[in-house]
Formats: sequence, structure tokens, C-alpha cells
Amino acid sequence: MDRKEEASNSKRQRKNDSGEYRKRYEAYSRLQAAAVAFGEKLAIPEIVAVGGQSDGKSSLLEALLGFRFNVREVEMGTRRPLILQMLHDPLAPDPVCRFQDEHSDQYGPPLLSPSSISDTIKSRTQSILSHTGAAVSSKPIVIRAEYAHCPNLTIIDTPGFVLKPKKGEPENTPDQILSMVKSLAAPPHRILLFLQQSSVEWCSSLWLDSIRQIDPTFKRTFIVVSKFDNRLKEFSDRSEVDRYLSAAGYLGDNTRPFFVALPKDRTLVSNDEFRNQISQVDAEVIRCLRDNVKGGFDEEKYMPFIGFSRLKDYLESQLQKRYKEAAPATLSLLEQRCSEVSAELAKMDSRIQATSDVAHLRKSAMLHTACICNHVGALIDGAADPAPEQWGKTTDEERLESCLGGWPGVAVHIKPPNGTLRLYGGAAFERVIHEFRCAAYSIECPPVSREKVANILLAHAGRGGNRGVTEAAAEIARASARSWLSPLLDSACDRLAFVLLNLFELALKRSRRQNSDFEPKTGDMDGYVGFHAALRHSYNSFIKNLAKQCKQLIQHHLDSATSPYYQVCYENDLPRSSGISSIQWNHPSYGSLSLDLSDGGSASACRNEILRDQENIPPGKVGQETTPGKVIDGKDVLRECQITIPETPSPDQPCLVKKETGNCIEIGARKCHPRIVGKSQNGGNILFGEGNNNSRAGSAYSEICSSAAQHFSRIREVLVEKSVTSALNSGFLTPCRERLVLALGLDLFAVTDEKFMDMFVAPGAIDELENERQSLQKRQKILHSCLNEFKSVALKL
Ligand SMILES: Nc1nc2c(ncn2[C@@H]2O[C@H](COP(=O)(O)OP(=O)(O)OP(=O)(O)O)[C@@H](O)[C@H]2O)c(=O)[nH]1
Repeated sequence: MDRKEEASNSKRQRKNDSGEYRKRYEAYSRLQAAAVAFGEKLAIPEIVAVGGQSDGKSSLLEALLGFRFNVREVEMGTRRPLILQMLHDPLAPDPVCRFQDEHSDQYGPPLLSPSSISDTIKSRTQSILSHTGAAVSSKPIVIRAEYAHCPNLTIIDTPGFVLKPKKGEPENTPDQILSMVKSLAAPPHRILLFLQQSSVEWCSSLWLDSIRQIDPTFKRTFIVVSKFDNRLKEFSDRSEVDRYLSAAGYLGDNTRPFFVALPKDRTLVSNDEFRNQISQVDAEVIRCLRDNVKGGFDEEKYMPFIGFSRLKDYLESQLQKRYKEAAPATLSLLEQRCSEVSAELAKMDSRIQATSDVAHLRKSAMLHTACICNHVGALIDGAADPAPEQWGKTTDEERLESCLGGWPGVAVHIKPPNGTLRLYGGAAFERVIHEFRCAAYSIECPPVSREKVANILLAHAGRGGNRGVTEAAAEIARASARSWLSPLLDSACDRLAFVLLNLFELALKRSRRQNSDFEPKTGDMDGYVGFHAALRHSYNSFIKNLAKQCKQLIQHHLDSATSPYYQVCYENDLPRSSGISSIQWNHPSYGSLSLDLSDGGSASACRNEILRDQENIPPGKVGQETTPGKVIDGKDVLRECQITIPETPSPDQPCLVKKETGNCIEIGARKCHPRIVGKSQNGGNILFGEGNNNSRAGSAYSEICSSAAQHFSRIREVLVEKSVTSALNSGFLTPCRERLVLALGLDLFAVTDEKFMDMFVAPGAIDELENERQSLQKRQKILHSCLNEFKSVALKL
């Protein structure tokens, strides 16, 4: 082979090589566009330019591209990462730039003028920042530039590090930039191009440490000392310049920085002139080092690292090298992604098919319903997920949101233990029951008019009955209990229903979390608005029905407790203790609720409140913790009662209890009762004494009031302790645990297919699936074409 032949062979070889380079590069840049558009995580070798603000990153990019696109002096600097895909095209004497769509892998029309490029960068940056209100955004802008004078190279320009935010920018801007750049530079397949101005000494470099945190040994970092022209005039002799160029002691033995100067004149010149200026500056740098420095510099050692053109060649060769190395891994990753996307697409097809498959929909809907019911059960039995702090309610919130306000007929503000804690489910239910008990015990037997007493009493006297006073008192107490306790019972049912109604949302939340944590087991019902609405409606109706039934049931209990025949039972039924001391109650549910878990302050506040409003204390608490008493005019009357009422109270002492009704009286009156009756049987004016209103006047009336209060208390106790609490539990909770799934099932599924499918006329849901499917199809198509491209690239490696 003669020399001529050899030369033409090597020329052909070089041409082939550059053809291969180009093919490989094109394959990667298409893959990169797909990765950006679809959020695919593919390890594509890329260069990320990082450094402090105004250290020259964008100028270096322009120099690499071979023309100026940032013609406007952009005051804001780089605010979004800019992925610049440079494609060497010998047939493009003028640069052809296209922006990738913000939301797809498609590129827009070619932009020819540099000002339109910088304007687009600016407007895209501003549109996203005005939307987020931040100073920077990590969403990249992608530009593809084809040009005869650019290399095959992809560089990501990043916002420059800053120490302080600019005026009007959020305070955390420096941190935001740092963390954004760190995450852009973190993937190990990315090469870092770290720029630092030549005027900065390595020992005082602010950002070198940040780079070390990303790449501690600079294994994948190229270091560029920018604006080298600014430093040149400071060198006087060779040793000085060689020491500077070696950067010894700061970057490690294997890291050689590049020293680059670019034209600082930013006046608009033609692209040819711009490239001309770049070469001139390159030449000028070498000339300065040779001529202006005594003894020049160690050219053998440092020449390959000085000047822009050397950096450009180096970057291109490094990127090509990495492309070649990464190709097998990229190919296998692409194969994997292609089969994954195909599987996703098949799954999506079957989901779309399932939208018209009644049997499938019935199964999924039943599973979903059962799952919701299970979660309701779990929440009733006691659960702490979702976070009660966020999803629970305090007693005040419950009152407010249920629009039920306070307890009817109760003037005092009831503060149940744990009222300040955010509870839901079973715990909130128990708290409402307790609150109801407090409310019930705070109701006093209302005062009765003398006319009422006279009407009942005189009629009894007329019939010659000798139990007139007792009968009158009982009759009064029954009427009072009916009119005062009935609204309270209704209110309790409404409050409990409110607690249970809230559980639907929480059960949904738990079910969603469970579906996202594991493979969806309960069928994917997302988007079927009609079904979700029907399920919610059915649940609400179930709870409202329970409330209605419970109201009827406990009204029935109230009717029995206020029936004249029941009086006999409760007189024998209720446990009594001797003397004046309180009844001993043995209620496990009460015991558990008296456990106040709210923080110290609120617990003691609540206790104080309870002590202040003694009505809030049901008898159970009375026996255990404190002597019950009602504070009237600042005195604990009951305590006073206990001290002052003798074992056998004198009928002359009606004044002692004259003012009192309710609990206080109830306890004192137990002893008084037989004597009161006895007194009335002793003849005289049974109604208002001997006609002397000032001496004994009012004593019979007071006795009747007192006795009525006693009856009232007993009715209330029977009701609260014996029937209502258990009726509420069995009326609400047992059906929720045992009948809910069946009731909802009957409502939703015991219907014809046609009616059932009405719930699934969900154009929104099907559209959503169709959109997802289309985007998957697109992704599949692009990944397949990238795969094929890489297969042919790999063949020539
Ligand atoms: N003297 C001199 N000036 C330069 C050189 N390179 C860039 N400059 C000037 O430095 C200024 C900042 O340059 P940019 O390229 O915008 O810096 P940047 O790092 O991209 O800035 P941010 O994107 O805001 O972080 C511009 O005015 C450039 O003209 C150089 O080599 N020598």
C-alpha cells in the first residue's frame, strides 16, 4: 500500500468513525428526549455544567455551540436547567434550534434567530416560576441544536450557586439552587464540568467542597478554570505559572484543570466572527504565557489543558468514550423497560375491558365495599390510622361540625374527659356516651308551679288516697323526666350518628393507603364516581336508620322508666347504700372514660370544671373520687347536706333542701323520704300547711318538690345506667360490626345488572384509562424505536 492509498484509507476510516460517532450520539440524544418527556430513568452519559453564579457556564455553552443564543443580557441568569443537545450536522451552515415541548418528547419548529431562542428561554423560565413562586425550577428546558460548527455533545447548564438571594427572591433560594444542582449532578452516569473563575484561589474556593460532596475523588469531574484572561497578567515567571497550572495540593494528583478564556466582548457579531474571536482568544492566551512570562511555561505538561478548543475536543472524546462504554448497559435497560411497558399496556387493556364486564365490576365493587366495612369495624374497635391528630375531632369540633351545639336543656358547658383530644371511631363514640351521661346528670328536676302540685294533690286527696304526696311527686317527676330527658336522648343519638358518619371518609383513606402500599387487592374502583356516590349514600342511610331506630328504642326505654308501674322496679332495683353517702356505682365503661388522657393542663382544668359543675359527675365518679355536691352560691351544698342533715331529718327542716333539686337533693332525700310521707299523713292542710304561710307554709309543697326531685333522679339513673347506655352501644355499634356489609351489599348489589351498571356509567373514568393507555402506547413506541436504534449501534461497537 503506497502512501497515497494509506492516507485515503485513514481518511475513510476517520469519516466512518465520525459517522459511527454521529449515529451513536443521535441514538443517545433521542433516548434523552424520551427520558425527559416520559420521566424515564435511563443512565445516559451527560455533562452537567456547575459552578458559582457568573462563573461563565452559559458562555462556555455558547462557545461549544459555536454561536451566541443568549444574545440578550439575561439579568436573571440561569433559573431552570438547560439541556443543550448539540448535533454536529455538516449540512447545516446556520444553526437550527428546536425546543422540546414542555410536556412531550416532540420538538417544536426550528428557531433561527438567536433572539427568539433567548426570548423562549426567558418566557419558559418566567412562566414556570410565576406559577410556583420560587426563584428556580428543576424542570429542564431542552434545546436541540443542529449545526455544522458544533460538536456532538449534550450539556446541562445549571443555575449558578449563590450565597445570598437576590432582592425580592425567597430566602431559601441559595439552598434550593444547591440542592437542585446536587440532585442533577448526583446520578453516577453524569460528568460534572465544574467552572471556577481564575481569580479565585483554590484554598478559598467556596464551591469546591460542594463538588467534593457529590464526587469526592473527582472521578467524574472535569475542572475548568474560567476567565483565564483575568489572571494572565499576574504571572511574571515560569515557576509561578507552572505552580498555578498544576493546582498542586488541592485537586489530587490525577486531576488536571483546564484553563479557558472566552471573548468578553458581548457586542453582536456574526457566528463566523464569534468563532473567530474564540480562536483568537485561545491563541492570545498561549502567546501571553509564552511572551509575557519569563521562561514561558511547561508546555509539554500543561499545553493539552490550555484553551477552549482543547477542552472542547476533550469533552467530546470523553463523552463518546462513555457512550461506547454505556451502550451495552443502555441496551439491556431499554430491553427491560420495553418489556415492562408492554406488560403495563396489557394490564391497562384488561382494565379497560373490565369496565364493561359486569361480573368483574360486581366482584371489584363487592371487594371494595367489604374492605370499607372492615375498616369501619377496625375504626370502631380502636385504630390509630389515619393520624388521629389530623383526622380526629375534639368535642368542641364535633359539636360545631355536627351543627348540634350543646345539649338541649343543659345550661352548663359539658367538658368530658379527653374532650380536647382529637378522637374518632370507637373512642369518640365512648366519649360522646360519657358526655351524654354528664349532660343527663347535670339536668335538675325543674321547679313545679304550686298550681300543678295543687291540682294533682287535691285530686288524690279527694279520692281519699293516703299516698297523695308520694303520688303527686312521682307524677311530677315522670312528666319532668319525659319532657327534659327526651330531647337529650335524641341529641345523644344524633351526636353518635355524626361520629359514625365520619368513619366513611376515614375508612376510604385507610383503603386507599392499603391499596397503594400493596398490590391493589380490592379491585381498582378509582374514577367510578357513580359507584362511590352510591356507596357513600348507602352508608349514610344505614347510619341514619340506626339513629332513627335507636331514638325509638330509647324513647321506649324512657316511656317504661317513666311509667307508674316501673316505679316499683327501680325502687327495688337500684343499689342503695345506707346513710347519706352516695350510691356505689360499678360501671366499667365509666371507669375507662374517667381516664383523662388529655394533657395535664386540660385534665386538671376539666377536673376543676367538673368540681365546679358538679352536675358533670355521674354517680359512679362520685363514689370513687370525690364527695358529690352541687356548688350553689359558692358552697358545696351536698357536703353541707352531709354534714348538717341528721340521720332522721326533722319535718321542720324543709328549708334545708328548699332550694335544692337534682343530685344533691337526691342523696339527702333518700333518708328524708319516709318522713316526708309520714308528715303528710299526719293530717292538717296537706297542701300548704296550716294556712300560715310564714311558719309552716310551703313545707308540703317543698316536700313534694323534694320528693319529685328524688323520683326524677331515680328515673334518670335507671335510664342512664341501666338501659340507655347499653341500648346505644347495641343499637349503633353492634349493627355496624355485624350488619353493615350485608346492608350495603343488599343496597348496592341485590339489583339487576342493568341497574347495577348505572353506577358505572363513568365516562370520566374510561377517558382517564384511555389517556393513560395512549401515553403508554406512545412510550412503548418510542422505547422500541430507541431499542432498535441501539441494537444497530451496538452491532458496530
Ligand atoms: N473576561 C472574561 N469574561 C467572561 C469570560 N467568560 C464569561 N465572561 C463574562 O462573565 C459574565 C457571566 O458569564 P455567564 O456565562 O453568563 O455566567 P454563568 O455562569 O452562566 O452565570 P449564571 O447562569 O447566572 O450562573 C458575562 O458577562 C460574560 O461575558 C471569560 O473567559 N473572560
